[in-house]
Amino acid sequence: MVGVSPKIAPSMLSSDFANLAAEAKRMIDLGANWLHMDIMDGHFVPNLTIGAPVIERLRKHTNAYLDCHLMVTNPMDYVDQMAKAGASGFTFHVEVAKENWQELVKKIKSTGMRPGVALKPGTPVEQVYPLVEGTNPVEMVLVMTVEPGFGGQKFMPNMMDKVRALRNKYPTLDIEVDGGLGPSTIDAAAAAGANCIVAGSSVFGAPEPGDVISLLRASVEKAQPST
Ligand SMILES: O=C(CO)[C@@H](O)[C@H](O)COP(=O)(O)O
Repeated sequence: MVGVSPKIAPSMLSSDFANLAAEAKRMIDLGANWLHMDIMDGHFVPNLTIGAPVIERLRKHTNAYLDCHLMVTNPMDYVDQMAKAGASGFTFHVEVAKENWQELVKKIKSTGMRPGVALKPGTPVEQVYPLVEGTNPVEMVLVMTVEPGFGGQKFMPNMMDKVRALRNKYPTLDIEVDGGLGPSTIDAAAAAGANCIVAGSSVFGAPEPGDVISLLRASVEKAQPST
C-alpha cells in the first residue's frame, strides 16, 4: 500500500485534562504521531468538552500535530478560531455539512489546516465519496466506530465494511478510526485498511501506554506495509 503511513493518535479526552500539556508531552515522548482533540459543543453530541481557547493554550507547549475532531453543529463557525488557535487538522461531520461542504473545505484549506470528514455509525459511507473525489477534496475520512460523544465505548466491528469500501476505492487516503480501539480491536481495523488510529481509554488506562501505542502501530504496519 503506497502513500499511507500509520498515525497513532491518543485521544486526549481520556487524558488528565488538568495536566494537558504534560499529558501531551508524555504521549509524544511515548511515540504518538498525533494528538487527537475532541471538540464537542453539547448540541451535535450530548457532551461538552474543549474549544479553541484550550487548543491555543496547548499549542504553546507542543509542536505536535493536533488532530481536531469537531463534533459540532456549525463547523463553519469554528474554522477561523481553530486555525488561529493552532489546530493542524480540522475534521467536521458530513451529517452537518451536506449543503456547504465545498465552501467549508475551501475555507479550512485557506487557513492552512488539513481538512477531514467524519461520519457517524448510522451514516452510509457513500455520503463522503463526493468529498473525497471533488476538485477540492478532503484529505482524511474519519469512520466513527462508536456513537460520538464519549470515550470508553465498545468498538463496532460492522463499521469495518465502511473502512474496507474506502480503502478499496482510495488506496492512498488517510482513513481514521475512532472509538473502542485497543489491543483487542486493532487487527480488525488495520486489516480493513485504517491507518490513522485514535485510541483513548486503551492508551491512557494502560499501565504502559507506550506499549499500547507500539502495538497499535505494529498492527497497522503488518496489515499495510507502506512500500
Ligand atoms: O470522539 C470520540 C468519542 O466521541 C473518541 O475520540 C473517544 O475519545 C475515543 O475514546 P476510546 O473509545 O478510545 O476510549
